[in-house]
Amino acid sequence: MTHFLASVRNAAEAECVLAAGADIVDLKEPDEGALGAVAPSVVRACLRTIGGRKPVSATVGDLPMNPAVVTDAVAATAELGVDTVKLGILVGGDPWGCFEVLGSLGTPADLVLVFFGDMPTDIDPVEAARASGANGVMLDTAGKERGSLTDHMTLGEIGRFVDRAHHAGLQVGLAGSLRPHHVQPLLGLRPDVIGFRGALCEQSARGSNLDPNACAEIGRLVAAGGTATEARFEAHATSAVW
Ligand SMILES: O=C[C@H](O)COP(=O)(O)O
Repeated sequence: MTHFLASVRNAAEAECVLAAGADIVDLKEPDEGALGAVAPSVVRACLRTIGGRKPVSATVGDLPMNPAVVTDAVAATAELGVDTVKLGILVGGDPWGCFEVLGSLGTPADLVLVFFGDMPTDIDPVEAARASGANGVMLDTAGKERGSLTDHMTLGEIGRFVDRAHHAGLQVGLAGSLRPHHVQPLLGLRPDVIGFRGALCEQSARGSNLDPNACAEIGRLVAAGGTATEARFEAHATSAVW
């Protein structure tokens, strides 16, 4: 089964995506970049509103790969009480230094490493997850104006990312300016999570207000596609959402 992740910037938006069937509420400020972070007070308010009904993830911002910067941000976000912290893997800096320190951090939250399809690095996602203690990896896009994930990677390349991570026992998420027509082909690759922001918004503009009808459409599509996918493929053996 593939879970529907919806990125929201405040508690009112969290209610909106829960009503649309979101399986994971992802806290993110879209005006602050691909993985823009919301303020700690907003994280706390969202956690109170969501009240444990669904798992909550949060991004830490588009940070340079500096071990001290990254680990401080991951630790601080985890301590707010979210279930999962998402860390974007940017080009440059000292990524392996970051992974090493994260690996010994022991935060109360799970860690997901987000790789960008439009910003390839030579970092192996499985090795990075092993080194950092992450239990999931995700594909997304950094430049939201430069097309969707499938404009930067073929379905075959995305499928190999999913399969390799699954073989390593990792949870896998897919996102990146995805639109309704992307849902069916990507669910066929059996990711654990499929994530959206722009497609949930008025005029599909990720910085705009959520459009409840668009949220409901994506919710229905993921739920229906997930059912169809399970019928065609053997279920992937995983119990956790991430
Ligand atoms: O984590 C998922 C992202 O928030 C996706 O955002 P997007 O659909 O605007 O690329």
